[in-house]
Amino acid sequence: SPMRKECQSTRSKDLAARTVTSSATGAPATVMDAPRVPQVTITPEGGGSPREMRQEDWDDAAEGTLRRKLSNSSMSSTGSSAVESEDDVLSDNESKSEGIITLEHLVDSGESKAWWKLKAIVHWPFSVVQRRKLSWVQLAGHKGNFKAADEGNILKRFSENEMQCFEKLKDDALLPFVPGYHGTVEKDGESFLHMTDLLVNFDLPSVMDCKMGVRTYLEEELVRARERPKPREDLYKKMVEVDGDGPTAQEHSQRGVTKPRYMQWRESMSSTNTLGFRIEGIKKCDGTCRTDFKRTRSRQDVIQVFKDFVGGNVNIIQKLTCNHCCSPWQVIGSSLLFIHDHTGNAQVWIIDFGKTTALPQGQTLKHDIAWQEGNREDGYLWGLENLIRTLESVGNQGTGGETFRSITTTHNIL
Ligand SMILES: Nc1ncnc2c1ncn2[C@@H]1O[C@H](COP(=O)(O)OP(=O)(O)OP(=O)(O)O)[C@@H](O)[C@H]1O
Ligand SMILES: O=P(O)(O)O[C@@H]1[C@H](O)[C@H](O)[C@@H](OP(=O)(O)O)[C@H](OP(=O)(O)O)[C@H]1O
Repeated sequence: SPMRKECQSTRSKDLAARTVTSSATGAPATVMDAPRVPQVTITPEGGGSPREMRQEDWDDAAEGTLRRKLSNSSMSSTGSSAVESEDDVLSDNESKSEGIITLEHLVDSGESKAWWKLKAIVHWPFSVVQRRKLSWVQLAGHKGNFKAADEGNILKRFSENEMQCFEKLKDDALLPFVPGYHGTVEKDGESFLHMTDLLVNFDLPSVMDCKMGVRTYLEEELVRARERPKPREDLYKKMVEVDGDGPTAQEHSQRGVTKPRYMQWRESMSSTNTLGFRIEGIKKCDGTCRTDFKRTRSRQDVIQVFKDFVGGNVNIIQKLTCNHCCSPWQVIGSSLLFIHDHTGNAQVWIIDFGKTTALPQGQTLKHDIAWQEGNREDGYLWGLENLIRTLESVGNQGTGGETFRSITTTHNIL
């Protein structure tokens, strides 16, 4: 069937947050942190505790039997990325992933595990197609939002807003830069967007997700939070995990923060406010995976992470540095997905239109001026420019210090 389920390595941001806590022991999670050691685990069908993948599983995987064994899991209901459900509160239970193979972060427990991983992925005798299937990764976003589809495609949990964006993009200059969209699909009573798997033409790709823009929430969310302040304990916990001093005294006493408050804090801790984009996650070709970039804010730290991502390969940078234009929409929470591999193949794609909306007729955004509540500016082009400067700095092996546009003097966002 074209809807065969074989989602491979997916991971969750909730898990990432928990990992940050357990490993950081209160210290800031910067690019200097000890590397996280990923581990491939199997979540048994129908739930239960995930266990580490053993040699026989890899053998099964190589023969294709693991996929068949694990192919009956079903997707849990999450998906609050849609505009229409932005007030959803995800409890652990609601966001439980039933992904069949999960690439998780574990606290670094020594060289040997890192080596094991490297050997398993790179040197075990998998064909290119098998390696591709075992190394699919979800670097950001909501747990369980993706499923494998027919060869070369994936399914993303349906969002009315994102579907409308894909439909409108069919006649837009941006079309060559977004994943191919093949309509909606019904599966087990749920709806999905059927789209191209951007990793399919790569062999053991390195992948990086950068969330674009100076703002990652909708103005409507602010208004709603003012009208109906809804403190959330899960967001409070995520905040405390990164910075115990993050919550105010009142937030500490109520053990809750509102969604916009959390989003604004998240933006100010990372480079969203200062550079107009932030790094969400990176998976490298050796299988290691990190999403602990919540405090990666300075341009020096960002450049360092980018350098590590391309492994000093300037050719990759040249392929990734190309100027995109932007259509006059409000582009919120969208990412650029960077992919490269050892063959020299390198691409960058625009993904995630869950909060991208067309403006009322006649209204346009400049995309590179300060956001003030009411003007709907998203800072997309400003962030893109800084992102390109970052790539250029890495390509030139420089620091890039002088070339960045300063948001405080030019944009006065904060
Ligand atoms: N077309 C694609 N091909 C390959 N990988 C993809 C594709 N789309 C998304 N991904 C992977 O899934 C991750 C999450 O994607 P996306 O941002 O669309 O999800 P989301 O759940 O809407 O996220 P958010 O909660 O941030 O809005 C990306 O970081 C990337 O690793
Ligand atoms: O990256 P973090 O620190 O994990 O924080 C999440 C991130 O900002 C997501 O963009 C947001 O989902 P949306 O973009 O869909 O709003 C999510 O809200 P949620 O908890 O309401 O899903 C946040 O929890």
